[in-house]
Amino acid sequence: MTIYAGTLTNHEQRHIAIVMSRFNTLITDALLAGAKEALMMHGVVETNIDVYYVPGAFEIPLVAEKVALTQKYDGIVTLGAVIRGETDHYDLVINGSMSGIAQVGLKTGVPTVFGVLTADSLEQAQHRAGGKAGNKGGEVATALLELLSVVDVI
Ligand SMILES: Nc1c(NC[C@H](O)[C@H](O)[C@H](O)CO)[nH]c(=O)[nH]c1=O
Ligand SMILES: CC(=O)[C@@H](O)COP(=O)(O)O
Repeated sequence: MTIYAGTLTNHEQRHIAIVMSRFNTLITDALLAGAKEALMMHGVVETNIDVYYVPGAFEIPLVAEKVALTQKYDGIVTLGAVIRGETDHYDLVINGSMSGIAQVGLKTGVPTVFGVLTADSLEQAQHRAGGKAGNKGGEVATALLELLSVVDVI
């Protein structure tokens, strides 16, 4: 039996795109900082990280797909923050965003990770954007690097 596991080494040559939404920008800016910090901690060079801003999480898939099709990037980190309101708008935004982001990776073959927070309150989102529950931006960026090193050997 051979086991293929992702590693967090040898990522110095990677080109990474981050597609992030500005909606709830206090939160998404913190996710971005966490993602960049994690990428650079594992060797990715800052000048090889490009950030594409979109208005809201619903727009992430369209831009992520276009970015993937440029074939300039090894992988894509998506970042956003959807916070529950009074209506079912929350579910519609998150469902569209999540399924669209999943399709980008599957359709283009460019590894794409899902870093869109879903929270019941601003406070819950803050906890996950550099607060007591960590920084999900950093976590998904790290997951991308691990994923890339598995994809490399297939
Ligand atoms: N309510 C949130 C949104 N809504 C905006 C949509 O994502 C979209 O930009 C609009 O419907 C135009 O197509 N976006 C978030 O990222 N977070 C939210 O909490
Ligand atoms: C994503 C949302 O739920 C939100 O911003 C919309 O709020 P509401 O449902 O109160 O209109």
